[in-house]
Amino acid sequence: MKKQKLAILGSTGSIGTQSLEIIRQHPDKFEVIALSANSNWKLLAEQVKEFNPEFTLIGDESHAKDLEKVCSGATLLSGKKHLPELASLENVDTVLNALVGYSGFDSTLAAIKAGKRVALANKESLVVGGEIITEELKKSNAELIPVDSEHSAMLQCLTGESLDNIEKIIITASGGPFRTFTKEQLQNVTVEQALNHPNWDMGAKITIDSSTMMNKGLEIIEAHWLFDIPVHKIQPVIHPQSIIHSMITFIDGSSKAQLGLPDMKVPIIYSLSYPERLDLDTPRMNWNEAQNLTFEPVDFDKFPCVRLAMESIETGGYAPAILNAANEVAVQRFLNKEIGYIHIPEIVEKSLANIDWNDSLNAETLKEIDKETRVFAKSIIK
Ligand SMILES: NC(=O)C1=CN([C@@H]2O[C@H](COP(=O)(O)OP(=O)(O)OC[C@H]3O[C@@H](n4cnc5c(N)ncnc54)[C@H](OP(=O)(O)O)[C@@H]3O)[C@@H](O)[C@H]2O)C=CC1
Ligand SMILES: CC(=O)[C@@H](O)[C@H](O)COP(=O)(O)O
Ligand SMILES: [Mn+2]
Repeated sequence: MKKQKLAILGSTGSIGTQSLEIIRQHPDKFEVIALSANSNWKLLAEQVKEFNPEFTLIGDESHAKDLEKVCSGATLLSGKKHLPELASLENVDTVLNALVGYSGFDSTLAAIKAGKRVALANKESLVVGGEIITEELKKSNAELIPVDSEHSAMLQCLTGESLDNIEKIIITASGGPFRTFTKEQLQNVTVEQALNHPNWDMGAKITIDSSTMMNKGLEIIEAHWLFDIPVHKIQPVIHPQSIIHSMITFIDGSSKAQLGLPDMKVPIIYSLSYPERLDLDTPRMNWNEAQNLTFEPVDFDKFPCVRLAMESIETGGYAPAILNAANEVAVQRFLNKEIGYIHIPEIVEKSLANIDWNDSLNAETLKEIDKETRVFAKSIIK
């Protein structure tokens, strides 16, 4: 594999730091050209000292001064508005987008327009602007490779296959910390309980999304755009052990699955090495001691976020962007302890019912609908 020059957006987060662990294992295969963080300037400064990138970006401008010394001789950008510049640097081959939420969309679009390989962890990019991104991909030489574990599993199952031969995608879901809770028990769950994912150690936003199962809804939309598959052909299934990361059933009745321990380093390295593979020093499954692999149907009544997400893609237009913005606001309000857990789907549902938008879909109007939805989602359920 030719040495790749990387821009890592969100290098201080869960995906960002795991990516840097992979790069430490393969200094001959990867060179870090750019790193970015939002406010964690101390960790960013350590990363800059270790990886010596040509470009460093800190979103929170009040910390630019703190980073100046450590970046001397290299370029320091201050403010989130510069993220798309980082995503389209001429001497970068691959942009790993590990930003969280809608904040990642502009960078995904910029990287695609600049013809990069985009290793996409930021699923919200495809949720809000899947149509725009797909159109841009057709016009450029860019590649969009998923980092998300389920979509990496799908890609691994589909490599060497024709998309026309897919009968169904089975997307697995852990069920989160509240899989066995009743609807009544869900009324009183705390932030601490919701942040305690049974299998994965991830950033706060996605961990809450996993607990409401909105994460699975977002991932169904993500799979729809990545593999050009109608939503009714994507079946979510609960698999509490998170060993099977997803499956494809083909038109002849055969199914392929991708399995492994719940470890994001595996899909991250695959997104960087695809279609090749690189060795990775990380724990392996012990199949002699493998636990039972079990499956259950999704309870759409208990976890309405999955249904809301699937319906939003059927509605089309701005509906997935409204769903996403309302969910981001609701999750943050829950984390701030301003609302109860069960208010998260309520805020999403009310936003989808109340916000109407007829303008044509483009990156600018997407910004406006995102803004309007956030104002509404913050104003309800006090
Ligand atoms: N974590 C995981 O295992 C998985 C994550 N994903 C997806 O990957 C993405 C990243 O998730 P994760 O790593 O968990 O998230 P984290 O919250 O751990 O990290 C987010 C990163 O983005 C930066 N950031 C946060 N907000 C902004 C903003 N508004 N503008 C610019 N930078 C920002 C953070 O900087 P700072 O540290 O300074 O705040 C941090 O570097 C998400 O879309 C998630 O859904 C998908 C599959 C698995
Ligand atoms: C690791 C990863 O890809 C997460 O998106 C994971 O899927 C979360 O688990 P559940 O949403 O299945 O609980
Ligand atoms: Mn996932």
